[in-house]
Amino acid sequence: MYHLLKGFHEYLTRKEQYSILILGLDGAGKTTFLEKIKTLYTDTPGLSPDKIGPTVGQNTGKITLPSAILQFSDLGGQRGIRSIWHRYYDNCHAVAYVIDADDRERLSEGWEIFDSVLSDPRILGVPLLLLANKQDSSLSLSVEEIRHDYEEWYQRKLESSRRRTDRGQDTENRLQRDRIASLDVMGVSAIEGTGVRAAVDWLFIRVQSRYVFDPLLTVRSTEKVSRELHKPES
Ligand SMILES: Nc1nc2c(ncn2[C@@H]2O[C@H](COP(=O)(O)OP(=O)(O)OP(=O)(O)O)[C@@H](O)[C@H]2O)c(=O)[nH]1
Ligand SMILES: [Mg+2]
Repeated sequence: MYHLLKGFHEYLTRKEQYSILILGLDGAGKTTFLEKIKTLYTDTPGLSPDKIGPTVGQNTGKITLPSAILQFSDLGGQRGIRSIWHRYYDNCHAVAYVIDADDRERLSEGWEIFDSVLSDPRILGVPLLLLANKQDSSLSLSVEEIRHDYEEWYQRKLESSRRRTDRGQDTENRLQRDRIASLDVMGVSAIEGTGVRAAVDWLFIRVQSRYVFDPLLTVRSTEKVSRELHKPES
């Protein structure tokens, strides 16, 4: 009887675990963002910015909220490391894509990579948040400017590929356009922590509402994610 009650209690108080990928170009501020999350949500403060170097591989961090656990994976953004990102796509529950709003020179490069993430079939149905980081810098583009810059970049891409567009691509473009139209962009300063809680709230609310009614999907994905995260890198 004790075991039965214990099992029932555990079932009732069990927290779902969701896996969230933090992606973006090298230098965008992904690790700084993750370390700030650790500082804000755990008893062990994250690394201070002066202790953070370029990520070779991935960093992880787990936070426990009243009704869920969020497991973050910050993947290195350098060109050579981006080729492993796709390994995590199958099993993630949400993506936060970090853009350096202070680095105008690399915005197009950032959009190209963002576009390839956003249009991956495995990511199309997954909550995706665009973070315009480094808002503490006076030269940073605002959230509106970042959104506008991406939309302009996307229009240019569409125009240049128009001649090659067939029916299949047309459907794909429509899906992508719908996604862009409903894309959420938030401004953050990973260094100062501004907007970080709002971004975590967004991710939590979206994963809860997307997966809570499909516990089978959540459990299956979470197990796979856990296996993937602990798999040695080849
Ligand atoms: N001003 C400012 N600088 C930031 C902010 N976030 C990160 N940085 C700086 O940007 C640089 C890169 O930060 P990282 O967090 O290492 O960037 P990353 O995206 O993890 O880079 P990779 O690991 O190479 O993919 C560092 O010098 C940070 O201090 C921010 O909010 N404001
Ligand atoms: Mg990093």
